[in-house]
Amino acid sequence: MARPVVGVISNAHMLEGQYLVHAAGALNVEALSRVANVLPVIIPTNPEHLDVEELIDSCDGFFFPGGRPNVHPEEYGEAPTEAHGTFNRDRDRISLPLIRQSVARGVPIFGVCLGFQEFNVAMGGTLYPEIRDLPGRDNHRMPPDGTLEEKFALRHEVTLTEDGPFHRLFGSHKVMTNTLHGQGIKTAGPRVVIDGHAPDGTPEAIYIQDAPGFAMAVQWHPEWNAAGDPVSRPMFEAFGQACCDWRGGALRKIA
Ligand SMILES: N[C@@H](CCC(=O)NCCCC(=O)O)C(=O)O
Repeated sequence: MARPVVGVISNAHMLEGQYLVHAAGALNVEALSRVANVLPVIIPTNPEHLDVEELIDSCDGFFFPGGRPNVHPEEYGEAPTEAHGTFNRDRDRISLPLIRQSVARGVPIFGVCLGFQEFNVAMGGTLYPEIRDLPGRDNHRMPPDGTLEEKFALRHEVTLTEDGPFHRLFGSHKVMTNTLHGQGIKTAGPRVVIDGHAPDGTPEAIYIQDAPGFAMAVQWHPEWNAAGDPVSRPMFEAFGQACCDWRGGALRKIA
């Protein structure tokens, strides 16, 4: 039987300084295919060529991966400053309405890092431009040098709400995660439930209250070692099962 089709939101890159390409990290594609057991299809984030309704009619779920840019602060009512870094307005224009519409319809969605931040903004929340500048907060950014193993190494604990959806998924309310981000949630959107925090208080795991389908996101990168990591594997497996159920016509409500 054909696997569920999952749209993977792409990032824009300039190849050889001239050619615009829309790409998704191979780790994401591998985790989706091998662990979630879905067919990953990379979505070009160019709003001229697709719209949200067409995407929803074509896919059984959506994956919102990490990426270097930040959500444009105008999307949460703030003016851009140097600290807000770089943006990808085309990704904003597709991701944010796609998250809202998927939540409304019950289409399974899974967000990672930038995708986690998009979930919050799409649902009415705001972001800090640079959490390491806040009093008492740690530096969650990717180490600038080193191997991929060093960059994606497990670096801090995340404490999850007792008996919340993430705790139930992982079978533990304390897990170890990697961390490769500069921004973080400032205020949660009205339906965004923060279900896990880093030791410095940074929100790390969210779900959308009363979403009719799977709608979960994490600030870390579960695509790293997705098959072997005891936290990554159940996340991708649960998302894959939700997409399979959606394809089969049954909503799977996790949260
Ligand atoms: N830009 C945001 C999001 C960080 C993020 O998604 N990092 C992953 C980058 C890896 C990649 O290029 O895919 C922030 O810094 O908070």
